[in-house]
Amino acid sequence: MMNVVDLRPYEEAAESKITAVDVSKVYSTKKSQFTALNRVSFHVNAHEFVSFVGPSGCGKSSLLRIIAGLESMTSGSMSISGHEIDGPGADRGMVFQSYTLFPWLTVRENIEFGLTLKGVPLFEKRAVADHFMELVGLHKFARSLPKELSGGMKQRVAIARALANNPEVLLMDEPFGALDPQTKNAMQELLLRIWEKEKTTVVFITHDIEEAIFLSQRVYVMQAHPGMIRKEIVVPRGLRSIDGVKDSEPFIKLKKEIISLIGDHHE
Ligand SMILES: Nc1ncnc2c1ncn2[C@@H]1O[C@H](COP(=O)(O)OP(=O)(O)OP(=O)(O)O)[C@@H](O)[C@H]1O
Repeated sequence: MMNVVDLRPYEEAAESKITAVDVSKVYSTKKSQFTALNRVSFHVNAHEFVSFVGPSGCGKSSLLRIIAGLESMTSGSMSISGHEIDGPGADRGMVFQSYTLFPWLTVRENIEFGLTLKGVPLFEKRAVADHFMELVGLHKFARSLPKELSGGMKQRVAIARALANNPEVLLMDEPFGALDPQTKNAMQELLLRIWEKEKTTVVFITHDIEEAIFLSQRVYVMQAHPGMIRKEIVVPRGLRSIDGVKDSEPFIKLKKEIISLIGDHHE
C-alpha cells in the first residue's frame, strides 16, 4: 500500500478549543418566554483571542455564562476540547466586570485560592502565585488586601487568580468596563502581553468595539432581539496590539463597519 503524506501546513489544522452549534437560550417565566440567544454557532481555536461585541441585551453575558457552565442552554451543543459542557469546571477561568476578589484575603491568598482548594502543596502554590504576581506586576502588593487596591489592580489580581489555576480557556466578561480610559488602555496592553506569553485561549465579551478590534484575532459581531451572530470578522494583523493603531485609518474604517452592523439592528 502506498504511503500518503499530508503536506498541508499546520495552520490549516488549527485545533478547535470551543465549538458551539446552534446554541439557543430561552428564559421562561410563568407568563412569558424570551429568546436571548437564537441558534448561535461559533468556534474558538486553541490559543486564539476571540471577542464578542454587540448591543446591550444581545446575549453576550448569557453566552459566556453558558461556556462557563453557569447557565444551561435551551438547545444546541457546546463543547470544550471535544467534551460537552455540563457545568462549571477548572478548565475554564473567569474574570468579571465587577470585582470578585475575596475581601478578607490578601493578594497572594486570592491568587492561591483555587490551588489551596485543590490541595496543591505549599511550595508549589507559592511558586505559581509568585509567577503570576510578577506577570501582572503586583509582587510588591502580595500582602495587601483588595480594599487597598485600585480598580485596575483588583482586575490584575482577578486575571492572575484565574490563570493560576492553569485553565484551558480564559473567559472575560467586560473585565475593563468599570475602569477609567487610561487604566483600561494599560490593562488591554497587559492582557495582550500575558496572552502572548501564556498562550491562553481567550474569549472576551465587550460592548467596546475599539477594545474588541485592538485585542482580538477574530470578532463575532452580535445583534439583539433575538441574540444572534451577525458577522464574523477576522482582524488584520496590523490593526492589533500596536501603539497608536486606534487612530489609524484602517482601524477607524473597521470600527465604523462594526458600528454600522450593530447600528442597523438597534431598536
Ligand atoms: N435570568 C434571566 N431571566 C430572564 N431574562 C434574562 C435573564 N438573564 C438575561 N435575560 C435577558 O436576556 C437578554 C440577554 O441578556 P445578557 O445579559 O446575556 O445580554 P448582554 O448582551 O450581556 O447585555 P449587557 O451588555 O447589557 O450586559 C436580555 O434581554 C436580558 O434581559
